[in-house]
Amino acid sequence: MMTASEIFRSICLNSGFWAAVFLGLVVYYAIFYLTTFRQYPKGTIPLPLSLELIYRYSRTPQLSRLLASLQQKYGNLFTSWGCGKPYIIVSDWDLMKEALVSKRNHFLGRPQNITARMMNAGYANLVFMDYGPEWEVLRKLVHSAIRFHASDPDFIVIKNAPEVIYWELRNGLPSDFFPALRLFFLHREWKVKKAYREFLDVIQKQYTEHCKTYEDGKIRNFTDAVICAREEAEQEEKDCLKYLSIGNLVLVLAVLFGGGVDTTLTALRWILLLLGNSPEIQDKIEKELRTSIGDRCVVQTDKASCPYTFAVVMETLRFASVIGLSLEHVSLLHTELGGHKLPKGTSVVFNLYSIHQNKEHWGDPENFRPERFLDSEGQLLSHQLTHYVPFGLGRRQCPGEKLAYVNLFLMLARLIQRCKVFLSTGPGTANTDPKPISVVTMPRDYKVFLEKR
Ligand code: HEM
Repeated sequence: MMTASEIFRSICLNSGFWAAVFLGLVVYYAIFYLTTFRQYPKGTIPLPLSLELIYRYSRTPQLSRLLASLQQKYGNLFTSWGCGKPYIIVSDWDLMKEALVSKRNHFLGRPQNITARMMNAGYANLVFMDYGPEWEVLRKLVHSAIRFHASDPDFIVIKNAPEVIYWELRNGLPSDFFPALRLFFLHREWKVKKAYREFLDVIQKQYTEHCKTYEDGKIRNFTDAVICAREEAEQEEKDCLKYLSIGNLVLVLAVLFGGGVDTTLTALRWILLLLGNSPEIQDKIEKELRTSIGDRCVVQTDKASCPYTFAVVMETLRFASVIGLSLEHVSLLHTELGGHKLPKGTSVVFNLYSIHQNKEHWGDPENFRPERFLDSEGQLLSHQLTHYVPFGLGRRQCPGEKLAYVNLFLMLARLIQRCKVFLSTGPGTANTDPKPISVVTMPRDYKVFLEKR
């Protein structure tokens, strides 16, 4: 009788075994090449773990920047293979427009992976679900909630959970790309699940409390707007009521807080860093505010008379690309992009960072220069901007765009009216390399001091 280790040794030393493994791999790759690989645009080599990606990742762990470096090698539309799954990476404005404007209904799906299942939590989370009638109803609800209430104290309560979730998800759970790895990353999945559960519990509690105190038609905040939409649908016996379950409504509130808080806060962190780095920009904002507004508190409608201040917000969103890569889009039908045939179910990711760094369009994209958004009269450029996509494009474009602009403009203007910002290391010394996490592009830690004007 042979022991297990003897059997193992004899297998390892058996050249016939290795020849069979080699032949198996050749056959596997031949079938893979003929059935899958050939269908997609050229790109990285589809090994189970791409050595090229690992090598590059060790140098540039920020995914949008890593993919921008691959763009130089493979072009504006290429395939990045992750554990046998093709991701089409689009790094060009015209191609993004083709996908999301000309073919507006083609790429509206989302991947149904482990993260998506977790975030859907048994209901329908509009960020992680495919386009369809249920998505349309929930998306409309998001827009109406944002329109009703642009500032809500609930925001402050729910700040920490998304930070944990973004940190743990980083470039996506490895098991999303390769489910067999799930066992090794269960602790990360567990941390995300726990933070998300706690986050949903707080929102569920808010929802229940608001239901108790809600008065017909009196909308105090996001939560009331969502309750009101359901009550209206109930009273009018609307068809969409079937999509407005309590579970779905809680998830609508979760995406409003989860999608809105961390992104806006991160943009604010970049604004502070860039202001501390550049006293001249602060002076220009202060002068503009003093001339057009005087001492009174800035309000939303002052945007029109403060083009330079607003241009600082716009340039921050371009310069930092707070969201460097769009969420993953999935083609809902067989289609074409940039002349390449793409089968139904193909994942497409838009590299917003690459588009914001396009040298041909922006000239000096590496410089922080708010004036690029102003015309020769100092007014905000009025024609439709191209190559500027901090909020994505098309039907799945960020619904919080207007709210984010208003909040950032007001925070920046009110800050500069009252304070001067100093970077602890002195002007011109800011490190603008982001932290190596990818869902939201954060600046590295820094200190600023504020001095009252
Ligand atoms: C500076 C602030 C923000 C930035 C840079 C930003 C950027 C983005 C981007 C790039 C997307 C992905 C679009 C795509 O998949 O193609 C997105 C989606 C989304 N954002 Fe924002 N966002 C910001 C603020 C907000 C706010 C304030 C809210 C809500 C209150 C919000 C809610 C959402 C939602 C719900 C989605 C998913 C839309 C869908 O899948 O249909 N975002 N955002």
